[in-house]
Amino acid sequence: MPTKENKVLESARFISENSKNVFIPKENLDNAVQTILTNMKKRSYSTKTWNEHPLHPKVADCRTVDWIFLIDLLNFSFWSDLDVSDKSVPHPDRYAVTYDGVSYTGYWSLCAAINRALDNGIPITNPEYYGSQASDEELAEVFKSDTKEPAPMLAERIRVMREAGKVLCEKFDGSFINCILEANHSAAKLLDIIIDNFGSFNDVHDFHGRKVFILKRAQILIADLWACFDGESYGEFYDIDSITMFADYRVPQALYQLGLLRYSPALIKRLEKREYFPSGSEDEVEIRGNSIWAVELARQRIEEIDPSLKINAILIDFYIWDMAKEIQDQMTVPTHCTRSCFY
Ligand SMILES: Nc1nc2c(c(CN[C@H]3C=C[C@H](O)[C@@H]3O)cn2[C@@H]2O[C@H](COP(=O)(O)O)[C@@H](O)[C@H]2O)c(=O)[nH]1
Repeated sequence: MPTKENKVLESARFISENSKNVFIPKENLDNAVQTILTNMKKRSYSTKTWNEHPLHPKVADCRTVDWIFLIDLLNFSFWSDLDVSDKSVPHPDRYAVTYDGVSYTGYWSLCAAINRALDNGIPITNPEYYGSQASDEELAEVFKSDTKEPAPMLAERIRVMREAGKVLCEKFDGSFINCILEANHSAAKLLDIIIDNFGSFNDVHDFHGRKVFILKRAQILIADLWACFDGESYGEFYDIDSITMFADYRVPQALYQLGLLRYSPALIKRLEKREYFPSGSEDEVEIRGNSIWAVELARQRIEEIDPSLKINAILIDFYIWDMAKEIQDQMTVPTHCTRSCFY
C-alpha cells in the first residue's frame, strides 16, 4: 500500500512538477524497473547486504550505533577538486585513506579513516571525545590523508562533530541510542528528533518560494541502522518504508544512466564543464528532488508488479548506489559539484 506521503515525498513531487532542467521520462519506467528488479533479485538484495561491505561493522551492538551515527554525521562531500574525471581509477593525488593495505576514496575513505582511528585506540566514535575532549588537531589527525590532497571540508567536519557531540552529551546522555529509544520504533519520529536537535542534518531548502525537505543524511542514518540491525533491536522501525531515497551526487548519475532522469542540454553542458552548483540552487534542488521522485515511482511500479518482494526505497537506493560504483566508468553524465554538509 502506498506510503503516507511524508514531507520529503511531498517536496520531491513538488520539485518534479515544477522543474525546468530535469525530467523523469515515464516511458522509460518499465525498462528501468526491470533492470533494477532483475539485478536486485540476482544479488538477493536485502538488509544483509549492508554488513557484507568490508568496512562496515560486523557486530551489531551499542558501539555500532555510535559508529553509524558518526559515519552518517560525516557522510558528505567526498568528491575531489583534483579528480575532474571521477572515474573508478582515481587521480593519484586525490584524498585517500589506506586501511588493511587497501586505498579507499569517497565514502569508503570515511569508513577507513574511522576504522583506522579505532584500531589505533582513538575513541573517535565517543561523542564526548569528538564533541569536546579531543583537540582540533587530534580530530584532523583522524582524517589524515595518505595522498597529497587533504580530506575535503575538514573544518566543516570538525564543526559538525563539535555541534553533534555536544548535543548528544548535553541532551541524550552521551549516545544516539537515547534518540532511538525516544523515537519508540518510529522512523518518522526519529527523523524529527534528528532534524530538531542536530543542525547539520537539516537538509531543507527554498524552491520556487516553498520550503522543500531533502533530509539525505538524516534518512540514511535511519536506513543504515535498519540495515545494520536487520530491522531488529536499534534498527526496528514499524514505518521504515516512509524513508525515501537519499539525494546524494552519485545516485542521480546512475538514475540518468537507467533512463529515469533526463537533463536539458544546458544542464548537461554545465555538468560537463564541472561547473559549481551552489547548495540550494535551482538546478541542484531539481537534480536531488527528481532523484527522490524517480525512485518513488520505481518503488510504486515494483509494488504493482509484485507486492510480496517488500522492496522499499532504501533497498532500491542502496542497490543503485552500489551499482553506480561498479559502472562508474560507463556513466554518460558526470556527477554534479556541490560542497555542503548535506551530502
Ligand atoms: N544515495 C546514497 N548515497 C550514498 C550512499 C553511501 C554509502 N552507502 C553504502 C552503505 C550501504 C549501502 O549498501 C552503500 O554501499 C554514500 N552515499 C553518498 O554518496 C556520495 C559518495 O559517493 P562516492 O564519492 O562515489 O564515494 C556522498 O554524497 C555520500 O553521502 C548510499 O548508499 N546511498
